[in-house]
Amino acid sequence: MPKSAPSSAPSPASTGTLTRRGLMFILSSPSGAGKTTVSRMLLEHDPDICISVSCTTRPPRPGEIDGKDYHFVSRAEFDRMVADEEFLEWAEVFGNCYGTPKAQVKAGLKEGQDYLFDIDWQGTQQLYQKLERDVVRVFLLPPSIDELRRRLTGRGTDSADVIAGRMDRARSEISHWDGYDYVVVNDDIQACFEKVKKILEAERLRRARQTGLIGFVRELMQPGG
Ligand SMILES: Nc1ncnc2c1ncn2[C@@H]1O[C@H](COP(=O)(O)OP(=O)(O)OP(=O)(O)O)[C@@H](O)[C@H]1O
Ligand SMILES: Nc1nc2c(ncn2[C@@H]2O[C@H](COP(=O)(O)O)[C@@H](O)[C@H]2O)c(=O)[nH]1
Repeated sequence: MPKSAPSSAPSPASTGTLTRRGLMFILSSPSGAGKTTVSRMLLEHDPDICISVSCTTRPPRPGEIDGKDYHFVSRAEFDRMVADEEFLEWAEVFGNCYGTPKAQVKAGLKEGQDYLFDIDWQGTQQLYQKLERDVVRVFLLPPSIDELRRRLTGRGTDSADVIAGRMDRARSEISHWDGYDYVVVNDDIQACFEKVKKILEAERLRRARQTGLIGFVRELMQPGG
């Protein structure tokens, strides 16, 4: 029969005590493979993770909302933020600049907030170098190059030139797949989402993250407790 917890040690879950730092859950892929789609599904189904909203100099696509999808900023404003070290990481992608604002994420992690990042491999490397222990890196692959082209075209948000540029970059982006902890092929969207969700759930339970449980475990181990 399993031993129950001593009555003097209420479980951290039941008391709502913080049991770990937040984690940084990164989704990367070649453009069009489906990170935004999977991110939206995660955010919809998991109230305990929130998105890190990036700054970008790219113009908004139809339907994109400033402050929700991105903070759309001018090049001059982006350069100022770089100079003032306001980014945790930043990179130039497809001729535009993208960056992760530092302030909100750093404070939230301390309070146990998990963050989702839809960023490229350059940003992933920078976050890993700075905050290795908090980072979980997931790379999505398309089922084929033809399907990637179909998805970019079918999305209907980019001109033929932009799509051609993104297709040109796809192979070199895929070559960075070995810089990730997990790799998931996004063939069926629901199956892909379920796999990504399981990765997040398992990573939350890593012993090394659950430093807040140390006191609880010590109490459980007290003789005669
Ligand atoms: N498994 C899937 N099967 C079919 N279509 C998909 C699948 N996943 C995503 N899509 C579609 O493919 C298109 C591209 O997806 P999405 O915008 O999520 O890609 P992305 O990786 O975020 O691209 P980008 O890096 O350019 O922002 C969208 O129209 C989306 O609905
Ligand atoms: N290094 C970073 N890359 C980012 C960030 N925000 C988005 N991205 C990546 O840029 C490309 C293009 O995005 P799109 O929205 O213009 O299609 C894609 O790979 C994103 O993941 C960021 O803050 N830093």
